[in-house]
Amino acid sequence: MLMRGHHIQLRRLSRCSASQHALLGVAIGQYYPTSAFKLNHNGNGRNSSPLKTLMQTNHLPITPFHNFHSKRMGSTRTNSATVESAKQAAAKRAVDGHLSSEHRWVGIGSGSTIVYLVDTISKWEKGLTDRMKFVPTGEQSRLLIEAAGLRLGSLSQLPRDELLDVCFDGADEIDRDLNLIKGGGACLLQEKVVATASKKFICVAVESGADPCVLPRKDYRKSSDWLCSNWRQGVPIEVLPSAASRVLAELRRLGSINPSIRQGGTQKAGPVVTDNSMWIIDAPFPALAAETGTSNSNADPNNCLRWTSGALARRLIRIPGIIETGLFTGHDNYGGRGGAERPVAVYLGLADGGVEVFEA
Ligand SMILES: O=C[C@H](O)[C@H](O)[C@H](O)COP(=O)(O)O
Repeated sequence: MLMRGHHIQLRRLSRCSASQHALLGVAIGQYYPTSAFKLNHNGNGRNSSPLKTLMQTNHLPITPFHNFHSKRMGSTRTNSATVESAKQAAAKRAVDGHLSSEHRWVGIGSGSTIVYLVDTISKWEKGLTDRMKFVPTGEQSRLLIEAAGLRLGSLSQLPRDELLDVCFDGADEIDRDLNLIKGGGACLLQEKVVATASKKFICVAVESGADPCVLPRKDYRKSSDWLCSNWRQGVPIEVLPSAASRVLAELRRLGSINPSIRQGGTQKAGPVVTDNSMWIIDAPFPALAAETGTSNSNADPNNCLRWTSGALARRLIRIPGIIETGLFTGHDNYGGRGGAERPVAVYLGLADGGVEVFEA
């Protein structure tokens, strides 16, 4: 378990009691929060939530991440509801804590937790959100933004030398220094571009997740002392398809155990193709030491030393054919000047309905 009191870089900020968060209903299917299917009566000028709109949009055959996950994991309705409730609670706390009416540019990440984040924002007064532009990190978030009736923006529209005010995104694993593994849903390149173009990056996740590449699906904890210790399927790496075999060979040389090209499984024949028309390689490594602390900083796999998350990220990106990796390491914020891959805060939804908040 990561992030206990003696880790000086982290401060546990707050935790809500379970009673403060009502569990979501699962009246319509097991994959959607009941609230998402109610017409929006909060007077913000919108007719429905983004989740409902997505379901009603016949020409867009979308399978939200949590739909895909839940279908395959065979979890009970109670567990599913608890996880979804935790995502909603974490998303709400993150928006309350870091989205301001003064903001004009907001990055929106990918994944199942982000669905709740967009849903939360869509409940703000339309007059406020109409002054903002929301920059997606891929097709899923673009569709969510549009379905929510929020204004779609792009990085190319940003005034010169300006940054997004804030970026929200999920994660697959979070270490005690708030380094992340991302890309479990094949989104990482645009996520990194948007995160590093933001003044601050806020991560939203739940403590319990389901590993999509392990069948039968197994619950795992997203927080850990070291990356790759709980997220065992490997570091997601976006690669040029024609370079994939060379990249696999190089990954093995660097100590990855059985790296493989991610397959679409029952959802798609052949490799998963990203929003950028690339492939994803999942590269398992022994647990990565944190970048800071007493661990070695320049691991040599031939001597069985462990990579640090930062050293591995820097080494991987030098391999020709690798477009980007799902390791989000290094600085958390350059004094608001952008360039940061690591979040300044993580909102972690818990099974008991509470939310733990950690700051770098
Ligand atoms: O590729 C997907 C993204 O990196 C997601 O942010 C990450 O996988 C977490 O997704 P979820 O919120 O569904 O656990």
